[in-house]
Amino acid sequence: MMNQIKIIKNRSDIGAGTRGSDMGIDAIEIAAINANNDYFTKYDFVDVETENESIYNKVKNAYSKRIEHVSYQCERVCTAVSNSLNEQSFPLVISGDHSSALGTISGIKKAFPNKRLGVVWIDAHADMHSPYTSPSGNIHGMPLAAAIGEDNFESRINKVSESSIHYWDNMKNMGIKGPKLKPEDLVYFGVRDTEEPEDNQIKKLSLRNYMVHEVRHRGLEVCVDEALDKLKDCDMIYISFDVDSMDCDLISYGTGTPVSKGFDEFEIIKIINKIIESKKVICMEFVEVNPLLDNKGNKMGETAFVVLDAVTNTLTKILKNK
Ligand SMILES: NC(=[NH2+])NCCC[C@H](N)C(=O)O
Repeated sequence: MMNQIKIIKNRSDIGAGTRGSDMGIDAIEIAAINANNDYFTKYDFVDVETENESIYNKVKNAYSKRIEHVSYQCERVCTAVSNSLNEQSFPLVISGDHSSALGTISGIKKAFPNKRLGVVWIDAHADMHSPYTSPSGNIHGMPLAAAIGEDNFESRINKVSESSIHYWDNMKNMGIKGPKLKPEDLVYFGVRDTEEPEDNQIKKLSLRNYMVHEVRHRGLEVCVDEALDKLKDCDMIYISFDVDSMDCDLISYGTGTPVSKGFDEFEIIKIINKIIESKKVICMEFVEVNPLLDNKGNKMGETAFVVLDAVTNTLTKILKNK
């Protein structure tokens, strides 16, 4: 029986194009301290070792920057997540950039290779690029493509090096060999900033995206219920929350790739809480707070903490009754 939360602190930012999301965890902790909240003393935690010093190395693979280091880093996250699940605790991962999610998803499948995984990806971005299609070469735009094992070769624009192919293969086979989830077991919330190769994938794979206006127009409850129904054959659900799913004009620019017209924090809390109430959530992750880019002091860290605290309350109740 899974009953306690274990916080996995993964201070890694090498998958992003801008430095500083490695400090996101500390920004969230400082927000908790300043709110007089002892959240971070309540749970057991692990600090994942990082490869952040690789930032001083020359970039070898322009279309998958620092892929060898991102791949090692994901391996560490994979191990931390699967260890936590094997010791019956709930991995609550707080990461820097979103490339980490490939490690997390791989860790879940490593612990439960025979269970069917559903993923709820709350993000402004689809993160469905491969080294063949990425416009930036930043691997935080690629974790889902690695997780579903899709290169999207039809939409390729980049010539990828041998070493890049090698590490990309590593990433696609992390935790267990091959794909970690089926495309139909992925649901997006808030995706609104994609490039053409990703649009092609979304169409080809019929990926479901609940856009902000749809959630507001049809009603949040209706949309989340529908999403849960879509994932009804999944045995376990992972929620990946990128803070850029929130509206940067309303909240703050304290994230690597801010996008306007997103959700507010109350909508995010409601979406996550309702998914947790399905009792299927096995792991959750918060990513992409970058305090160095914040235009409002530590507003993004503070907002992420408000969400974290609120959804942890729901999670604690559910874990108690499991
Ligand atoms: N997790 C994120 N913040 N991803 C941003 C990705 C942005 C863009 N699509 C890229 O691949 O470069």
